[in-house]
Amino acid sequence: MTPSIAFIGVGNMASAIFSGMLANGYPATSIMGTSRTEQKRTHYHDQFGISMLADNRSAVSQADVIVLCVKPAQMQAVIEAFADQVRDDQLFISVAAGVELGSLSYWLNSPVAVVRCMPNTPSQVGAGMTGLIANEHTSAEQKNWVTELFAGIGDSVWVEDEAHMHTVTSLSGSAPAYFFRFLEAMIKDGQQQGLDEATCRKLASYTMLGAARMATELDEPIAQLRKNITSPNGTTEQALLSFEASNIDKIVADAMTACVNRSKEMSNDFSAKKTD
Ligand SMILES: NC(=O)C1=CN([C@@H]2O[C@H](COP(=O)(O)OP(=O)(O)OC[C@H]3O[C@@H](n4cnc5c(N)ncnc54)[C@H](O)[C@@H]3O)[C@@H](O)[C@H]2O)C=CC1
Ligand SMILES: O=C(O)[C@@H]1CCC=N1
Repeated sequence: MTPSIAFIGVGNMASAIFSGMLANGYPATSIMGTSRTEQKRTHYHDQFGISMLADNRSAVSQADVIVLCVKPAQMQAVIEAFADQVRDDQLFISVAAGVELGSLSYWLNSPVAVVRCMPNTPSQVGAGMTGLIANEHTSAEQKNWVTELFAGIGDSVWVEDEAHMHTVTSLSGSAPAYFFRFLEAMIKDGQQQGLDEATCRKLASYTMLGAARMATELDEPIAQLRKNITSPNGTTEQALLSFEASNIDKIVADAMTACVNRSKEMSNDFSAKKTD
């Protein structure tokens, strides 16, 4: 039987996950979401055909799997408001950045299966990449089910050490935004050179997609893929020399370090040990 899934706090990330699931054939009748505002409940129900509830407790009581999708700062209050009704056979999945398994388990106050994940919004188009780690109450069968769930909307990796979730956040959770920022800059420059925005977007976005497909599908070093485009004394070489002059490795490393540092700060700020 298809497990019934409740998304607590439907916004950008929850809708990216369940829209990917729906496109992959997960029945809308087995998906619930919650939102505090009537306007959002109507919007998501009308757009996706899923049940939208105002009451988190009601959603949790009806679900086999509960996906916690509120902001990290809201997680403690949201969990504690339904913790008394948690059943041992339920599976909880949190998408919140920085919120550790230990804190989630502590607030749930029950020996229940908890998976912490770091998804990304490309899940919406079936191209998500999700980092996963489970607590000790999660069975091999539950882990397999979670792997299948995320395989339906992209792919996933399990990490052994929870500290690696900070790195996952900087490599995939936050990273679609880096690539969008890069595209924005390319499109802007293309327009300044005289092409219209739609044409620039098509040229640059399909090129990013093609490069990403080569990086994921071909068994060649990324550096070799780059060299294959870079004719000596040609056009690409000049663009890459310009990146090197701006120290692209440092620009990227600084951004990823800033992302990781914020993730660590959030773990500290939103930990059960700190708040209790
Ligand atoms: N947006 C992204 O690309 C990613 C987000 N995440 C994580 O996903 C979580 C959600 O982020 P977004 O979807 O971007 O935020 P969002 O603000 O779009 O969605 C959160 C939703 O929760 C709702 N909400 C807040 N309190 C609630 C309550 N008591 N009951 C029911 N609903 C409530 C809000 O109204 C909002 O619609 C965060 O914890 C974030 O760290 C993780 C990976 C990527
Ligand atoms: O920016 C954030 O905090 C969330 C987590 C990863 C992507 N968005």
